[in-house]
Amino acid sequence: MDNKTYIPDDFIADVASYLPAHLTMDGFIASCRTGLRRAVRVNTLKMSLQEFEHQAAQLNWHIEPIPWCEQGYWLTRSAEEEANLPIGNTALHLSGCIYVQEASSMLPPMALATCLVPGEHVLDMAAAPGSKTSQLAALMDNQGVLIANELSSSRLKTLAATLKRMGVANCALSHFDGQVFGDYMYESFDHILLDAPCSGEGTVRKDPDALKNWSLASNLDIAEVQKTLIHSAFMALKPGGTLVYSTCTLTPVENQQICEHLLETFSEHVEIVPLNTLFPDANKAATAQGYLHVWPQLYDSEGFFIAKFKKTGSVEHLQQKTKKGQFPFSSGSKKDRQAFETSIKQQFGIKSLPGTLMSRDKELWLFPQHMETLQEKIKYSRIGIKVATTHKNGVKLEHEFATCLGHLATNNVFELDPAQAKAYFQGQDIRLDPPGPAQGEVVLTLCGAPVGLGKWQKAKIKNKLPRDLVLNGQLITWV
Ligand SMILES: C[S@@+](CC[C@H](N)C(=O)[O-])C[C@H]1O[C@@H](n2cnc3c(N)ncnc32)[C@H](O)[C@@H]1O
Repeated sequence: MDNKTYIPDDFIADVASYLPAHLTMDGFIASCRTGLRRAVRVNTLKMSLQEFEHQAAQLNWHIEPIPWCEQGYWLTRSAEEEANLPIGNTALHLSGCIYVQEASSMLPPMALATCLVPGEHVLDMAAAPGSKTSQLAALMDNQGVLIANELSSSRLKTLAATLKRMGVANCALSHFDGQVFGDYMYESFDHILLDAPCSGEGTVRKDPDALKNWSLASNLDIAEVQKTLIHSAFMALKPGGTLVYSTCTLTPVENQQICEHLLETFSEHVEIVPLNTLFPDANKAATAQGYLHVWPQLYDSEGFFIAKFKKTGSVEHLQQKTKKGQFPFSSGSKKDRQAFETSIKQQFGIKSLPGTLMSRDKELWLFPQHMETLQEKIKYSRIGIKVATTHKNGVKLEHEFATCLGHLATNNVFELDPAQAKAYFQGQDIRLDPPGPAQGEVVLTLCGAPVGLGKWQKAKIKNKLPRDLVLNGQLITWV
């Protein structure tokens, strides 16, 4: 029990006004003061659940499946052991095979999972740091198009880094206030996740200071932003499409009342999709309307709120806008494309790629399939993955080529042992004993998942990890 957790009296009084009758305030406060079980999500773009379970057993991790997410597991060690478990330093984490994600945060993508169909267009409107974007990409099996938007520039960088590590290839990133989507991308998406900026009342078990600046006035301010965002999201949704609205806060001001606002504004074109059967025990959190109001004591998790809606018909919109400015990509020169395709076929046996090659100056990018209808509607920070740079004498493959497409390689793949992996992530070359005859480039794997590129050089593999990804001295332990 942690008594350092700050829980202001005003907050408790507010919670008392909407705490469901079957829950007690004592139970709520006790739960807020109890640390969280750690949870991880297996990234099925890189590792199977069976392999993860095998690796977890080798590491002596005790794991328990999370009932609402097949890919999610709680780590059930003693509190002390868990606190010291350096997940960020594990091979499983560095290889992108797992992502540390709170269990209830896995719910919103799972609410969309049942309706995802290959080839669709999905928007994640408030995406950083990318927990749910990377979960959605895995649920989409890297197919279709996932637009991940984020307002904050620093958080956009974190989002980009997450997606690289997790091997996400079907994503385009944008950097806007989410309120523009309704105008610029009117009725363009099959599904939208709005994991809205919120007051974070549900995160107090992770962050004892989460309620330091709590006030009803600030809840009301944030609610105004949420109304604008949900309005924009609904306008950007295709008729027949689904919208999931979620927050990691508890107050109805930012949850049920935002949903009410949507239902009132678009009364003839929207219906609630009840979530009470999303997983076997979901009823415990279901509200009368069919939303999930996840109180921290219900499943021993963070607090969360999730609502799902269907757009039943088109909504007229007179203020659609179009983007001005040049689209900087073209299909580029046939010679460059062929040089790249020949290189990856000869070196790695890769004969076809899941996407469309596009060029910008000397850069070759792989756009997700079905990007065409969206690619010129807004300006993106990046689309798809940068796979190569072309030169007079050929092509230089990029790091992302390996992390996102390396699993397609049938030749020139080298599995790092723990010592070699440590050297690799610290930016060092990998010594080979005895020296090998191989030449050219090599996809390096860890836990069977591609983590980057190297270059065979007789007695070593030359390290090609980008400098900004080198872990200088941060890799203190290795589990
Ligand atoms: C709850 S967090 C998103 C967490 C994310 N979905 C995840 O699972 O990793 C909300 C995000 O919305 C961003 N944000 C705040 N205002 C925004 C706006 N007007 N438009 C778009 N994003 C916004 C914040 O910077 C923050 O990164």
